Amino acid sequence: MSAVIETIETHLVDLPTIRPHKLSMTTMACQTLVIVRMRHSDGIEGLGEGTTIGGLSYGPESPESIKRNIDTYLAPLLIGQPSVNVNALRALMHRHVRGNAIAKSALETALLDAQGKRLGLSVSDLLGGARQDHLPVLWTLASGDTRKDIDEAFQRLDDRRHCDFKLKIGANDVDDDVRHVAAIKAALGDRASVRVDVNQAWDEATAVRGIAALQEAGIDLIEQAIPAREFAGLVRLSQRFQVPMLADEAIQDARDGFTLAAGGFSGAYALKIAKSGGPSGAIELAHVAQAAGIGLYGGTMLEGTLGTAASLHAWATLDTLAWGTEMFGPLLLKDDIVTEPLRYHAFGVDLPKGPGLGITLDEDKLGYYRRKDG
Ligand SMILES: O=C(O)C[C@H]1C=CC(=O)O1
Ligand SMILES: [Mn+2]
Repeated sequence: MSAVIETIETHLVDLPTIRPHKLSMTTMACQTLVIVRMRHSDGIEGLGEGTTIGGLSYGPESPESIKRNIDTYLAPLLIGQPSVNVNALRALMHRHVRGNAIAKSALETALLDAQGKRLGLSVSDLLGGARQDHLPVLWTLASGDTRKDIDEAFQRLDDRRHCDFKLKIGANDVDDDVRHVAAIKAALGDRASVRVDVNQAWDEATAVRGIAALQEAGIDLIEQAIPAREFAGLVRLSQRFQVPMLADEAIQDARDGFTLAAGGFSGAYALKIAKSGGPSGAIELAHVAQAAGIGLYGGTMLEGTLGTAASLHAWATLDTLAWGTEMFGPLLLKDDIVTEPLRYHAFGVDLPKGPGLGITLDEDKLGYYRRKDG
């Protein structure tokens, strides 16, 4: 008899970051992963991760809501269902639960991990096959201090860890932010690509002023300068400037991607499995972008190793990622809950091998970092 889903367990895992990570809406000292363990009647366990940034400051799901909504609504829907038809289970989740894309992403990841282990195939195999096995990885400079950011960038370059950098701006006055970014770009020169992420902090008039100065300073890419829902403004900015715009919070899934492209946007889309309800939804968005001539970027919600590996399996199936990836989440964390870390080298990361995600949980570390009261 074919396998059915037997149990779904969720854990909140709090991991300290290696330094404060300063974004326009919050400063992180810790990252909270929601880990899913899904056991099937054939003895296979699938692992998944759903992670957001800064509690409720980044988006409408918090770690606690992800856990609670899986436990209360999504797990009862899935338990007892046949394990192997991931598309049917995705449809079931979408039919009965609105929104909650991060919770759905964690569950789809666990389903794919289990199916891969069952068939002896990797998650990228299940998604059609990897077209690359080493992906470029950018690093985010976000210590909040210009000098420290420059030192950090040179260290990463010297270690051949990263040669593209994203600066988090938008928390300060625009002129101060521009000075900070221009100083870092001037110090790095042609050795590195420097991009910025404003995380929606500017209004359109401020964006016009800020982007003009950033373009002048040699910045390569401007991520989500204005609020997520201001599609028309993002289209205008993309048409006004030579420096390309990267849409992040604006586009969650293929439908958003189509609407923004049809509105005249040009530039690039940040794909995130968390935004699109899982790897399959992120690939659907990628295909819409490809059809519209929009560049791709493999984005992160600063996930740990499980969520990062799931994303890498999805990005590896795409033929080109014009802007590379930012799958550095595990490197921002002081520790992780897996037995073998991902291998970062040569300005990128290797796609993990082995069935499923290719990642094994470290039970002792999970036990240590797991939140005991919830
Ligand atoms: O892109 C975001 O908005 C979130 C995230 C990705 C890298 C980083 O430092 O923060
Ligand atoms: Mn972003």
